[in-house]
Amino acid sequence: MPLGRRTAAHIAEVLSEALPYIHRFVGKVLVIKYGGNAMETDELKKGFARDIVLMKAVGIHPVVVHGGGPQIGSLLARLNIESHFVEGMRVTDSQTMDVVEMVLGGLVNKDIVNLINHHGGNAIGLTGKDARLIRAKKLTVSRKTPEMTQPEIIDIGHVGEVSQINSDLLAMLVQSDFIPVIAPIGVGADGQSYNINADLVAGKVAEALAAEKLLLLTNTAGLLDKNGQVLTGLCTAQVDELIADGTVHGGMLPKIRCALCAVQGGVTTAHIIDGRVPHAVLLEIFTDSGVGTLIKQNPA
Ligand SMILES: Nc1ncnc2c1ncn2[C@@H]1O[C@H](COP(=O)(O)OP(=O)(O)O)[C@@H](O)[C@H]1O
Ligand SMILES: CC(=O)N[C@@H](CCC(=O)OP(=O)(O)O)C(=O)O
Repeated sequence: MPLGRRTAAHIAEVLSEALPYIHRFVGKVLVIKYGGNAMETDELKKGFARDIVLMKAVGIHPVVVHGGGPQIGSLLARLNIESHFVEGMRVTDSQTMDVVEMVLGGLVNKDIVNLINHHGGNAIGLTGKDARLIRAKKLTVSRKTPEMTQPEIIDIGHVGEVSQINSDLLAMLVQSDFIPVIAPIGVGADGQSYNINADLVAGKVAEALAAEKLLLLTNTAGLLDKNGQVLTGLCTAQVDELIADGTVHGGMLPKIRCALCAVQGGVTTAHIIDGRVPHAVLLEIFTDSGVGTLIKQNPA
């Protein structure tokens, strides 16, 4: 349907205001981690898909890494399998791994791909097994409480950490105008599947692509201090303190750790933003103040 005069004039006005912000990011890669908690409603998912399509249309290169923790949890519950977490990571036995792979690689990945394509994008869904995009190895988790003299090693099953990202494949897709949508399933040297926290995958993808920004969409207004206030800006040195004093715990732990690694690994800035806010991604990149928590390398 052709646009009316008023709509066309409005679009021209908005675009000319947005141009300085768009120019800043044209040709740059932005890695967006879309957490399962930010997929709660169809409206939010639709808004997210439209933002991604718009970014690509103006010459920015979005790469999406998605989670789906709540979606995995609800299928496990329907199958009467309990969920357990250690340091924000799901304890994953063989049976749970099957469910994780089905939900992330099947339902959630294809839902996001379909939505982006429905809104005019050219998304392609991948798990870490496709072209061995995410090579992984078993993650070792150690935990130490003040009462313990030695840290204890905890086996959490088929949970992995990233050993290598196939950045050539991603670069090729990005340059060919595809929007990669990545499910955080890794593949081991022996072909074994690994369940990897989506934040960790997003951080490694951002590093491998030397992304301009890593945006982590979640269900809080950002990283909160002990009084529940958003910490708007943090440098890497402050993050260790917040972990040590317990301000950061649970699902925020892998998020902040991966943001830290990403900026130390060359990503310009990482942002923890509120995915429950409509068009959170555009608000972050197209406004001066941004939203949520910004993490950058320590000042020189
Ligand atoms: N300091 C903190 N600031 C904000 N959230 C925190 C903090 N510490 C722990 N959290 C918890 O981390 C959760 C976000 O992690 P998670 O549930 O894994 O989200 P996602 O699905 O988006 O990855 C928040 O909902 C909150 O319960
Ligand atoms: C090892 C581990 O915890 N894997 C996560 C993978 C999904 C994820 O990270 O989803 P969110 O981003 O929505 O939390 C899980 O099984 O829940």
